Formats: sequence, C-alpha cells, structure tokens
Amino acid sequence: MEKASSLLFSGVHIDRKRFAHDIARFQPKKELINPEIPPDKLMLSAVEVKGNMKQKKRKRKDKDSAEAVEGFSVFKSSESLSSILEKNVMDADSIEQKKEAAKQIERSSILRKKYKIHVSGHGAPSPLESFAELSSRYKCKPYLLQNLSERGFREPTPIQRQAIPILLSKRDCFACAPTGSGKTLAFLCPILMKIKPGSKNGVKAVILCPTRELAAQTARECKKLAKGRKFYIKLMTKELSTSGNFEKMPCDIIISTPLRLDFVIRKRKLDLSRVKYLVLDEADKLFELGFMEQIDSVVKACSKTTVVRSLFSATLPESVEKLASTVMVDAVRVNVGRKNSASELIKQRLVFTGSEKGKLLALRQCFQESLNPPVLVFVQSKERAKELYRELAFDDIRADVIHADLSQQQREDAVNNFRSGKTWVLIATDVVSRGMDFKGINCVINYDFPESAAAYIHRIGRSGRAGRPGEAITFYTEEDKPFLRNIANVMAISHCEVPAWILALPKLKKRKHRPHRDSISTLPEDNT
Ligand SMILES: Nc1ncnc2c1ncn2[C@@H]1O[C@H](COP(=O)(O)OP(=O)(O)OP(=O)(O)O)[C@@H](O)[C@H]1O
Repeated sequence: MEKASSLLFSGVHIDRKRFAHDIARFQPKKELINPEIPPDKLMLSAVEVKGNMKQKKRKRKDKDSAEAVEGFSVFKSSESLSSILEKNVMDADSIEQKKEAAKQIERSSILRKKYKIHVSGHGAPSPLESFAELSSRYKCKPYLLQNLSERGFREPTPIQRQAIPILLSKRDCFACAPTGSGKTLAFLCPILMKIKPGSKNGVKAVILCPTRELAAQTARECKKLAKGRKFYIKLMTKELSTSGNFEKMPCDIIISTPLRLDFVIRKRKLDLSRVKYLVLDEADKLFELGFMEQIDSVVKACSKTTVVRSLFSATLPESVEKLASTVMVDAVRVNVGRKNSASELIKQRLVFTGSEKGKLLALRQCFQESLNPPVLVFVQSKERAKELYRELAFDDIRADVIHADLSQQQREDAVNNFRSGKTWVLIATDVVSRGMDFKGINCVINYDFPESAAAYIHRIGRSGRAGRPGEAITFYTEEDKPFLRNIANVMAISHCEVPAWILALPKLKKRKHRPHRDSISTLPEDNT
C-alpha cells in the first residue's frame, strides 16, 4: 500500500493522498481552480491521481503529478493543497465573478481603444457596447430607447458610450470630447433615466449653459428625448426668472444660463437642495471670470451631499479641471481622442488677406467661387457683425446677423431662419460659437481671427458634426501673424496641412488676441 508520499514542486509540500482525494471530491469544480489549465489536462491528472496511480511507476507518477500541478499557479504558495481547494470551491462564485470581471475589463479596454476613449479615476464603469445595454445593464425604460431610435441614433457615440455609464453610476465626471460628438445626449440620458418625472419634491436636475441660445437648444433636445413621459422641463427665460411662481410650478429639470439661475436663487429663493444632477455644459466657458460668482452660487444651492456634478466641453484646460476639482468628489475623467483638439471631420485652411480691406475681397471671392450654404461667418464684435452685414446686404446673398445687441426674439428668428435654410449666410459673434447645433453647416469662415485656440476649436466645430464632413477657412492679416501658431498647432493635430514656417513661429505667452481692427465698412460715413 502506498504510503502518503509527498511531492515537492516549486518549493511547495503536497500530500499526495489528500491531493487525490481533493481532486476527486472537487472534480466538478476543477475548472475553477485555475482557468489557465486546459480541461483535458486537468481531467487526466485527476483520474491518474485517483485511480491509476498505484499501477504506474513511482517516477512516472511523480512526473505526471508534477505536470498536473504545474498548471496550478495557485499551488505556488505555502498553503496546503486541501485548504487551497476548499477555499477555491468556497470562493467559486467569487472566482466566477472575478473571471467575468476580468473578461469585462478586457472588453472595456478593447472598446476604449477602438473608440479612442481615455479614462482616468478609479473604478470607472465599462463603456456601452450599444444603446440596448441601457436596458440590460441599467433598466432603461422603453420610451427612451424608442425616442433614441426615432431620432435615428442607432449607436452611441464614443463620449456617450463612456459618460452615460459614469453618470448612471452616480460618479462626478469631467468629459472632454470633440465638437459635434453628442455630448448633450451623454448627460441628458442619465438624467432622464435617474430622476422620476412628475416633480413631487422639487427640481432634480440643473443644466447650465453659457448662452440663452444653447440653453434653448438643450431644452428642446431634452423635451424630444423625454417624449412620452411627463417630465417638467423648464427653460429659464427672462420672463420666467422675473415672474415665475416657483413654489407652485412643477419642475423636474431646469436649463439656464448662470446669470438667470443665480438671479432666481438669490431674489426668488428657488430651492435647489434636492438636485441630483448638476451639469456644466461648455464648462471652460462657464469657469471664465464673468461667470465665476454665478457658478459658485448655483453650486452652493445644489446642496444635496449626493449631487452628481459633471463638466462637459470640447476644450477643458488643466486650469479649469484644477479649479473644478475643489467641488468634485472622486471624479472620473473621460477624454475622447486627443484632448482639446478639433474634430477630424473638418478640412481646415488658412488664407492670408494682407489687410482688413483684403478680407472683404477674399470673402466675396470665396462666395463667387463656391457658395455652398449654409455658411457661418464669425467676426470679433457686434459692431463688426453689423458692418459686415451691411456690406453683404448689397450682394445677392441671403445673409442675416446675430449678436448680443439683438432682442431675444430677433436672435431666435436669426437662428431659426438659418436652421430652416431661409438664410444662407449667418454673420455671427462668438455668441453662437459654442454648442450650437445648426444642422449641416458646410463651411465656417473666421473673417476675424479667433481670440484663442479654444475659440477656434468651438467656432469651426459648428461644421463637421454628427459624422458629417465640414470645412473651415480662417483669414489672417499681418497683425494676426504672431498668433498663427496656436491655430496651426490645432490644424496639425487634426492632420491638416500647415506651412512649416508657421509651426516654427515663436510661442506666445499672451493667450487672447482681440486687436483693434479697421472698420469693415467700405460705405461712405453718412450711409452707414
Ligand atoms: N448617437 C448618436 N448618433 C447619431 N447622431 C447623434 C448621436 N448623438 C447625438 N447625435 C447628433 O449629433 C449632433 C451633435 O450633438 P451635440 O450637439 O450633442 O454635440 P456636442 O458634442 O455637444 O457638440 P459641441 O461641443 O459643439 O457642443 C446633434 O445633431 C445630435 O442630434
């Protein structure tokens, strides 16, 4: 009779009899011991150990047993085999879970690589493979999936794949993704999924946007997505902010500019203490000096300890993230593609016009060569927008203008006419440079050189949206030359051609470029 013999492998002492007994006992779960070992090898080892061991020569048996053990990396510890096996079986469920978790991690990293999603922050949930996962993973109500499908959204965009699960997991989030890549839906979906409609306990979500136009657009998007459910979605207009009865008015989601919401919090005592989601869209703009106090007031008013805060933009500089970190808790960062870069769908080029007068000639030439409406033309100030509009009024072009001096109604009309195709060319200040989703803009012309690389990225991002190609032309004069490099860097990163001499220009410390420019007008003084 064979005495309990021992086998030394990798410095581990194994009791052979117990080994045989344990293997036989736990055979049904054997594959759980170590997923690395092939099943046929494991089965062979178990049978040999249990039944045939006595008939085989000691040497052979030792070798086989050693082979059987070889796959068990877990044996390479100082624990006895029995205790390891017991533990493994007891942990079978957790091992199964661990295996599944390992697979999920692998799937996540494949998806992230495929969609150029970069994530930092611990325990970020895995990205969505499809919209259907919203229902299988997060029990999304059918109405929302139906609305997504009706809008023609078949696949989530990369930022939606990652930011939606993060916000559904109630994690604070910094999200940076190119212009036109569907960030709006990335924050609207989780809000609609996580709050209950019917406003029994006051406002549940606040979305802040830097301009009225963008707030109105986001409110419209939100209503379209919420179709079929009785959500109270309110756009904070001037009228509502001054005369709305907030105590009696049901409201689930408020979409506002910081100025209006701050006014209502201070003067009308709007209670935001039950807000679950706070979104700062175009966050880097909101963190600029003019908005800081208002943002502070809104952040304080959304006082629920579990409020989920998120920042979205196509450009999120470190300085903004640093500032915002003071109010974010354990946030996850998501970047799609290269941070702070332009959409790769836009063909960008620079045009030297020499002087201010040269710009008007160049613009007319562009229109003569190929006017492919809709075209958005950006200028530096409202005065210049008015001047250029007056100049083009004499040409045979259906042009309109939008700037901050117009009434709210006039601004809305300008946007709507441009959207519907009544207007071919819209002359604009930066009031519509961020977030505005004019469908199918073919070309953006920077008549005046943008004040910064971020401004450039947002302006040209009005074209090349939702997977469609776009074009951007930027005029520059002698005066703009020193600032060319910032823009040229953005172009080079998006693989657009840039003359080498521009990339060799010295770096500038000054970020903003808003020079005094000669008047656009070629009309005599008394005619203007
Ligand atoms: N999953 C999707 N599939 C197809 N189109 C989508 C999807 N999600 C959003 N869109 C469309 O993409 C366009 C751009 O979306 P959105 O305005 O949210 O972009 P954005 O990333 O917020 O851009 P910006 O940085 O300029 O604000 C919209 O017309 C929107 O309807």
